[in-house]
Amino acid sequence: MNTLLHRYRAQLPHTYAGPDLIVLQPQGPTAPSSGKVPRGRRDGLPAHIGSLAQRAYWALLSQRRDQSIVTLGRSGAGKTTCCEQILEHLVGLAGSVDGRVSVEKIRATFTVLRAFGSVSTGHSRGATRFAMVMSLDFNATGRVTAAQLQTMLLEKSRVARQPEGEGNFEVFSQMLAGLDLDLRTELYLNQMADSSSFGMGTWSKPEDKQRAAAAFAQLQGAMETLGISESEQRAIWRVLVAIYHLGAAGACKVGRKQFMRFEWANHAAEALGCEYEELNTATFKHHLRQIIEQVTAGPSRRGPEDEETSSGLKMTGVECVEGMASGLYQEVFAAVVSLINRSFSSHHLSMASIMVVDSPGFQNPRHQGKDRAATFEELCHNYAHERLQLLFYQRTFVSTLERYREEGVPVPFDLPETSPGTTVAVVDQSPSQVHLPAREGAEDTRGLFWVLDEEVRVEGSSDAVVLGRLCASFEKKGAGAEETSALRSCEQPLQCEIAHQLGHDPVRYDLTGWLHRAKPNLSALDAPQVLLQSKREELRGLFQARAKLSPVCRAIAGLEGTSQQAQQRSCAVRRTFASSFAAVKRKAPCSQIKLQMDALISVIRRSQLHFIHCLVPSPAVESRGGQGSPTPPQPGGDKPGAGGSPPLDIPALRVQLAGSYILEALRLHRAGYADHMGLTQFRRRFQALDPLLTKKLMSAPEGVDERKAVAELLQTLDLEKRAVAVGHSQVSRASPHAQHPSSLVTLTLHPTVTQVLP
Ligand SMILES: Nc1ncnc2c1ncn2[C@@H]1O[C@H](COP(=O)(O)OP(=O)(O)OP(=O)(O)O)[C@@H](O)[C@H]1O
Repeated sequence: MNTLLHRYRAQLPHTYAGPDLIVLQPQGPTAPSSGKVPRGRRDGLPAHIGSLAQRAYWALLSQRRDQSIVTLGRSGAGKTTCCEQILEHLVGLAGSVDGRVSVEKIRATFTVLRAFGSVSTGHSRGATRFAMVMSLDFNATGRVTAAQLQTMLLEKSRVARQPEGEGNFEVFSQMLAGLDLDLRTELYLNQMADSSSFGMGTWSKPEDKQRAAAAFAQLQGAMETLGISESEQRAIWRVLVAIYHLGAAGACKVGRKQFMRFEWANHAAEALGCEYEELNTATFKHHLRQIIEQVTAGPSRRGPEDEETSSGLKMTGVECVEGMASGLYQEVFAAVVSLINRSFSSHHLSMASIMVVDSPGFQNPRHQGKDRAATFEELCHNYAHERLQLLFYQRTFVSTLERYREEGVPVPFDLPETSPGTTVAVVDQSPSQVHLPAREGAEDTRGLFWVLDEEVRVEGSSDAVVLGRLCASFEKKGAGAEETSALRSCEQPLQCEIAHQLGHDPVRYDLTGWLHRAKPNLSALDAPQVLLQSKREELRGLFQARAKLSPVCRAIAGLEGTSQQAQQRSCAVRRTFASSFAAVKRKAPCSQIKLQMDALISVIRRSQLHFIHCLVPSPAVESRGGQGSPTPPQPGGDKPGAGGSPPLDIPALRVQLAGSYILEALRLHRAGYADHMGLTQFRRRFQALDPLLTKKLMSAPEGVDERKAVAELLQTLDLEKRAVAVGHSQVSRASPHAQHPSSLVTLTLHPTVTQVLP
């Protein structure tokens, strides 16, 4: 089978704690997308994914500790598919207490999330544009009691603006193709706008429209499965249609800030159940609201940030309309997440949870053979991905080596020198942080987000100033600096390259217009109010629950939940935002991106982490789902694989392996001690195997010397000669891989993939 880089063993004991998974996205005849089920499993779940899910499940039961499964990899590598498979497998395996969480509902959730949260790009037809944590709560008997979905980092600006050749959120084309006649007539959709500035409602071929309509029927079915009523669905379609009409209404580019086509703006207002004037005010006349707020607050309560918002950050009419559209979409997305959570919530007591994390993959236009520079949104996705990679680095190397050092267990392994932290710092380093690898002698070492949030408030500042400050902080100059610098300015004006993936996959960014992106969009902030004041009850009802939410947490959806576990997760998120209140108060949108990532990590930080590295095997896979042209064949690329599957792109695989530190992780796993357990826990668990020791300990009047007892126990069990180390407080067992290279090794490599390994 040529589909796996690393095949995991179902036959291993469940206590085995191997290294993380590498998944090479299957392709060709065995791929699920071809409609056939891969060999070996009836449910189509690859054996290694099932094995990892089971390992997490058994660890949860045996240690009563939260577990997290985090997927990493390039966009289009199969992370979302993997997450869905894991969740379905876990629910199928464990069963649910009262059927509140079922495999059908998990499938329905992913159908809904794909519609509302994914777009067509050069990488994939369904590239995810938000990050999510889906948690399954389990009770002490190992059954699922409830589930909770939390989402963040939604690329909401996509509603109004898409990079060339990429699409809007799938749900728009699905709805415009499939909405029933009555609602179409009621919402003025019978006559589609000649030109929609948001690029919605265009299909290149009639088959595309048919496919979109079929997908809409599927989406409605999925919503029904999740218990979303018809009236709730209609409320959702109303907001989406209003966004469509806003796109058609547009804004005047010169003169007064107002809608360009009054008629379409009126349609939008009707869909939302408000007066045209209300929508007009919320979209363009923020100063009126500010004046009212300032008058009611009184002069003493006016802070400097109020002055900032009223003076420096002037918005154009187009930005106002785009902001209103994206604000409405953020709300509707959050409402959908709430409805999903309602369907999964329960009051049953839970013991621990398994959290599955998916985020947009790493993206580089070069992967699609495109010559363009990457956008601000792509930078945000790459940043989020690298934060998760940093977590992998810290857990796999830093914490493990630290534990060995504390325990006095010798392991011949040096901490890898470069870490994803270097490029993460370029983006988010705060002035108060310990200065990471900034340029020597540089005084101002703020990351991009901080620089943008500061410069946006400076009259007359520009993108060039932002780039200049960034280069002054992070660009290394001089001999050999090219290879080690995390940031490099490019020849093209306003462009720079960030050395992502430990320098193996640098991405060129174009900073043109980034300062504008960093402006807090006041229309977007007013969008929730428009929904809450709607005359239509179904709309008010849908958005009422979020009215209580503080504005700072609005970007995160899914903070509701009745179970104790759900409340703890929501608390972790709220705490993160509360701790950085200053940045939030200044309405700094860029710092909020960092905060959202902090929130995600705070939810999973205390759990036991399992990582899955998904790899894109060939350029053909990258172009398969999307519209981008395939990467030209590269030297060293392999011949077509068995079964007519596309050839493996060996150089690209090398880059992905090197950029994820996966080989170093395997080396540490082999050299070190994979399992560890406290001395007392070990003695209690295994002392029954040594009756003499048990007797001795029972008759010992003074307390037990745990270290001595474990040493004796190991001697009796004849384990000492094997790779077992007793530290100060723990006993550690080496990976079976290291002990028995011949019997337990199940590292199965495709013959061509072995060339990747040194
Ligand atoms: N195991 C698989 N076999 C075949 N095709 C797959 C497999 N996994 C995913 N795909 C297909 O590859 C495409 C991308 O998958 P998916 O959306 O899961 O990738 P992703 O890594 O989540 O991408 P992104 O980061 O852009 O969201 C989809 O069209 C999906 O159907």
